[in-house]
Amino acid sequence: MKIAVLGAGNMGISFSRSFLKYELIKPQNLHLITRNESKKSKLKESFPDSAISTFEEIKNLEADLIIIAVKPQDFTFVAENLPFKISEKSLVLSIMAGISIEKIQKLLNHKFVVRAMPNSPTLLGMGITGYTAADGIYFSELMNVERLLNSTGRSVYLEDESLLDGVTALSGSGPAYFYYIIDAMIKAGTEMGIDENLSKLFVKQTMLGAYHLINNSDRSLEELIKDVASKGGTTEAALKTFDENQLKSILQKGILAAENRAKELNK
Ligand SMILES: NC(=O)C1=CN([C@@H]2O[C@H](COP(=O)(O)OP(=O)(O)OC[C@H]3O[C@@H](n4cnc5c(N)ncnc54)[C@H](OP(=O)(O)O)[C@@H]3O)[C@@H](O)[C@H]2O)C=CC1
Ligand SMILES: O=C(O)[C@@H]1CCC=N1
Repeated sequence: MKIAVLGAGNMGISFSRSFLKYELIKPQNLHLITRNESKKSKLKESFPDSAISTFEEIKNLEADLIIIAVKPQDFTFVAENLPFKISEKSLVLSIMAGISIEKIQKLLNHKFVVRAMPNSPTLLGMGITGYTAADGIYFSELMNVERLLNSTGRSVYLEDESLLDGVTALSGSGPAYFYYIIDAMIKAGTEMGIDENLSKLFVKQTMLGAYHLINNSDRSLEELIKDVASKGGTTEAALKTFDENQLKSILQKGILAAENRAKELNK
């Protein structure tokens, strides 16, 4: 299988690394496409045996799978200025936020499109990707795509494409929310006089331990919270302040704003 990655940025590179790491493709069968000539030498260092080109350089693209990993805002330019023809037999896999299968099909004039939403822990093979596909794609082809996605973590097929905007808001953007909360906790630590490095250690280990407790306990989140929050104690004081300031509802609003932005990106 030959794979071309159109947009060798963070995600394009993460995906490429995972495919090579699990030997799902040979380096010679990977083609990375970048926008700037200046990025080529750095890419060549990381992918010495793969083809590296700029967008304009390509005349002919031989690829069974073309991964579209440019920003959604760059997609119209890419589609309107495509310097090569997409073979009828190729499959297109888009990881762009928001852009619908219908829009991709129309702009690329190509039927066989799979739309996926991964997240940044793909870099470690610990991502999660929601995906869906246009009609007419063979099951075996879809399973090939799923095998590739699974090299970056877990994947979940969704029948209903409209849910992908929610997946984008939840798990696509999700790592950033997590870092945001961790950052707030670390800063609270330093405000209380704890050295930043120690504050980071306390917070990161707390998140790790708490994550494993969620995963290894049959207690609900509410029960797990109750286990920590002693009556009249410190946790209760924190939770009371969160509730009074509607933190949960603010977080939920933010996530819905992300979903809404995904929909706007398709306009
Ligand atoms: N970051 C994330 O956590 C996630 C991102 N996504 C989606 O993945 C996609 C890529 O995101 P991300 O990797 O973060 O973004 P990056 O900006 O890191 O990568 C996009 C790459 O596309 C390149 N590019 C732009 N135009 C062209 C072109 N005409 N030809 C070739 N390459 C081009 C950019 O080049 P240049 O460097 O010159 O700008 C850049 O390297 C987005 O659509 C995003 O919605 C999905 C899930 C998670
Ligand atoms: O913020 C974004 O638009 C992309 C999609 C999900 C994560 N990053």
